[in-house]
Amino acid sequence: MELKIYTSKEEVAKRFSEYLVKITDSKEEVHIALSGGSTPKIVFDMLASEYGTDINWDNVHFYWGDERCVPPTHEESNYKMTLNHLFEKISIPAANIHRIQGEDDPAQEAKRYAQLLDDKLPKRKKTPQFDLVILGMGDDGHTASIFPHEIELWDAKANCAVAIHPDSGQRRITITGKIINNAKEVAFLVTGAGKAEKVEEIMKKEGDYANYPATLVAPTSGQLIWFLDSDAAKGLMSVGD
Ligand SMILES: O=C(O)C(O)[C@@H](O)[C@H](O)[C@H](O)COP(=O)(O)O
Repeated sequence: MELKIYTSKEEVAKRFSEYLVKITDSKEEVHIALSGGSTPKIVFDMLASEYGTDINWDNVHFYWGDERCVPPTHEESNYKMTLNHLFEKISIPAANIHRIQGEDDPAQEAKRYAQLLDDKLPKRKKTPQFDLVILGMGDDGHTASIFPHEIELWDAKANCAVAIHPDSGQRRITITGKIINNAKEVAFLVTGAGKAEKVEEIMKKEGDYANYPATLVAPTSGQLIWFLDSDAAKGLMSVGD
């Protein structure tokens, strides 16, 4: 596991964009799972401008690690956020965009998307393997849409599951632990003081860390990088002491 700590959210987004450009370099086809959240939004803006100019978008396939069960035109749709901040501004084949259909029946869509991952992605140990899974972490330690109250979804046998947001009751579709931990690279984008407590507990293995889905992210044969800003990392001064 690698920890990268930068001075601001913008700096995190810049460095992560550079890292993503490297991943998309020198490969025929690259399969990336996107996340919702505030830092990815800045990353998409950067990739839509100067940071993305060297990317051959024909080779890049985008998927989502999670989606809210809303239509693609809804303000809360992760697809819509990416459409508005990235896809509308670059030239990428429509066939490279594999969205979760949040408008459909959640259980059926979770099945359809699980099958789509099986069909489209290369396999490692018979399980679909992303080149990169981008994750955020909520203030409660959730990641993708696996929340602490449903942490058992992490170990689901299926590639995807239907989750429920603990406060709003909104349904979500999420990829599960077997897909996340099978990726070649997993990158957390975590910024802001609201994340500091959970980041500290997870890194130091303290408090309630075992009950946070983000703790379970540990790619079996891949690499894990946490991109943090100094606000999110403020409790880590003593890590390694
Ligand atoms: O669609 C979503 O809600 C997510 O994919 C979710 O897991 C998100 O990444 C975190 O809640 C962090 O979000 P922020 O970066 O906005 O704090």
